[in-house]
Amino acid sequence: MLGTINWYPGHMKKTRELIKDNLKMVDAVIEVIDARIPLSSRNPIIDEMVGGKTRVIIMNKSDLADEAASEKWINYFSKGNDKAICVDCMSGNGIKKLMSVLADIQEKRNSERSVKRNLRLMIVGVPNVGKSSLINRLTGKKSAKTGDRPGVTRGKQWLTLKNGMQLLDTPGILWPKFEDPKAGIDLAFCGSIRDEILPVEELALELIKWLQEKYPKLLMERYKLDELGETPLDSMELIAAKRGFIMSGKRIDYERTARTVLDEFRSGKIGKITLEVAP
Ligand SMILES: Nc1nc2c(ncn2[C@@H]2O[C@H](COP(=O)(O)OP(=O)(O)OP(=O)(O)O)[C@@H](O)[C@H]2O)c(=O)[nH]1
Repeated sequence: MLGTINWYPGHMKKTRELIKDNLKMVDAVIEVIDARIPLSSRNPIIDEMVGGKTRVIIMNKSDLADEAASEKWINYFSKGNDKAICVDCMSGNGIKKLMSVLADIQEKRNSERSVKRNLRLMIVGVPNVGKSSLINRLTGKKSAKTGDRPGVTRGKQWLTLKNGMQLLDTPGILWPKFEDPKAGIDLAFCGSIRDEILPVEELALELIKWLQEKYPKLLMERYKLDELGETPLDSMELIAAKRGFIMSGKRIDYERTARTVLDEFRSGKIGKITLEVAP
């Protein structure tokens, strides 16, 4: 989780240098993002860092995202050398497609070089997007450690994928977009930032406000509401009443309601929802 890494300027500089160093050793980069928040879950300087390297953008957690929206994002990201794919590391959906894309990249590389070899890859992404889950999927092992700290230099170790390709064993953990408050809120909605950054009730109200505008039907269905409230707070109170989150003296348990809405959004119970629309 974001809160476990202290990103200070020196740390960011070190991470950037480490990733630049690692980039020299690989043919292509796998950038993992969260399909529900494709822009907010991207590192602000990733394009600059990756430069002209071939890149595969993994829209992970696609099981939680709106399929129509994901389709548009795939088109948006698939430009030039970049290729975007929807993946769900929980079920393994999309992994076959990824393997076939990687095979194409390897074939292209080998057709252009005299020395043929298996592709070398690295995985990068902000915390909690599913980098370790993807490594485990690609290697077919439970080998990736979660919570690796960035900026720690150690010997390079390669994992061999099921198809023979080589993957750096440590994912490049990048910092998210601190300077963009919307990105912070999106990451908080998705559970990738500590809830303490915003009061949980305020965060849930923001989410309800957004859902009320964009996915009103899903919100009503989930909480069995005949209609939504006039304001997000009214809707929150209707949800609390439906769930019986009422304390003594008929006081509404706002905190419990807020946590419930956030948890149910994060686990996909409200529905397949994408928070950002492709430009
Ligand atoms: N629903 C869903 N959850 C996923 C998916 N991939 C990963 N997760 C969950 O997302 C959380 C983060 O996954 P990790 O693989 O630890 O992510 P990471 O990018 O390695 O995280 P850091 O170590 O913090 O950098 C875990 O709770 C996973 O179970 C997915 O495709 N769908």
